[in-house]
Amino acid sequence: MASAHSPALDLRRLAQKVVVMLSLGVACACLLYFVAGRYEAAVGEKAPVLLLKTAVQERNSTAEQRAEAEIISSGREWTASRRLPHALIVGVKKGGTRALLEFLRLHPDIRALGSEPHFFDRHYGRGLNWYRSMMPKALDGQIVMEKTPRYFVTPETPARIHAMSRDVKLIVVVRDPITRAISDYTQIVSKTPGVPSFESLTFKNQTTGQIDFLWSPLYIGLYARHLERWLAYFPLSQIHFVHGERLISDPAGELGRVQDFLGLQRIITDKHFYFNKTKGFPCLKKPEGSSKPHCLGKTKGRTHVRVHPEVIQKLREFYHPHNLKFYQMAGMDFGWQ
Ligand SMILES: Nc1ncnc2c1ncn2[C@@H]1O[C@H](COP(=O)(O)OS(=O)(=O)O)[C@@H](OP(=O)(O)O)[C@H]1O
Repeated sequence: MASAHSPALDLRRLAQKVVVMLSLGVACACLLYFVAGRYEAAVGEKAPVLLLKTAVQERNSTAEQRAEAEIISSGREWTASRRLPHALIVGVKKGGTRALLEFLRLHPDIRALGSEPHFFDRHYGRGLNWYRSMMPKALDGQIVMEKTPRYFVTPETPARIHAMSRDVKLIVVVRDPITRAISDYTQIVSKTPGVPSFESLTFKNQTTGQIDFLWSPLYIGLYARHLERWLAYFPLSQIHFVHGERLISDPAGELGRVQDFLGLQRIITDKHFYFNKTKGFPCLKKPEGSSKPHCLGKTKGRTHVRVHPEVIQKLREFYHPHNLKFYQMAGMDFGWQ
């Protein structure tokens, strides 16, 4: 049987095909646009910035991803933005800065960058827009913070931070400079086995007993000297000192004072911590975004190298006047002998 092959029918079929193809095209374009939009919202960066692979990878640590996902799932994503920090943990190396940051992250009004951006000491040339792009997304009213312990001892840092914001709140975790130095040296040995002994590096000349205070592990502990540079730019009321030893013996107490300083409700309390006997340190019952107890990693709370008691005594005498000056400047006696 011959089929009716009218030109009008062919034209209709062609028109139908065109409509279907056009609809498919529009649907694909919408899908692509949506996926790209979600992607950018999730990482918050334009393609060229993504090339800074390590920094972005660091920033997107699991805890941050979880917090960001929380903002997205709560439907408040559109009000969240990346802002320059309102508070900085500026030091000191080996003072307990990681513990403090991890504990502070429990607070719902704090959004903290997990990695150390080293902006004001190493990457200042990248500019404030780069720095801002490193920050986690935060909602209005949330405090954005980061920690880079080297800021405290880098001479250029106070002026640079002041140029960013004269109102920024500064936190310094301090610890007995001698224990701090030994902790620092223990880390050096773990990374570079075979370095000379702590005892030999402590002295410029072992027979005269002259201390080599420019040796970095000892230099960092000259807190008064470093603080002087900060006080040229910021009033003492804008600097909060966390007692490193008490951060271990009474984390909730120290965290209470930090929350007060930041103008936050005391939400992090005793109930968030437990003392882990194996680790020998306080740990979190429930860290941010997880239900499992968590202690800091094995590079935090290491067994220190043994240092000869005579050398420790020499260091006590050396640091004594510096510590007294620091107590006076900070308006707080830390009780290091
Ligand atoms: N809760 C808890 N768990 C583990 N460790 C704790 C804790 N609180 C304070 N500390 C002390 O933190 C010291 C490491 O300091 P930092 O985190 O500032 O080190 S770093 O500068 O970031 O490398 C680390 O120094 P070491 O003991 O010498 O390893 C600890 O004494």
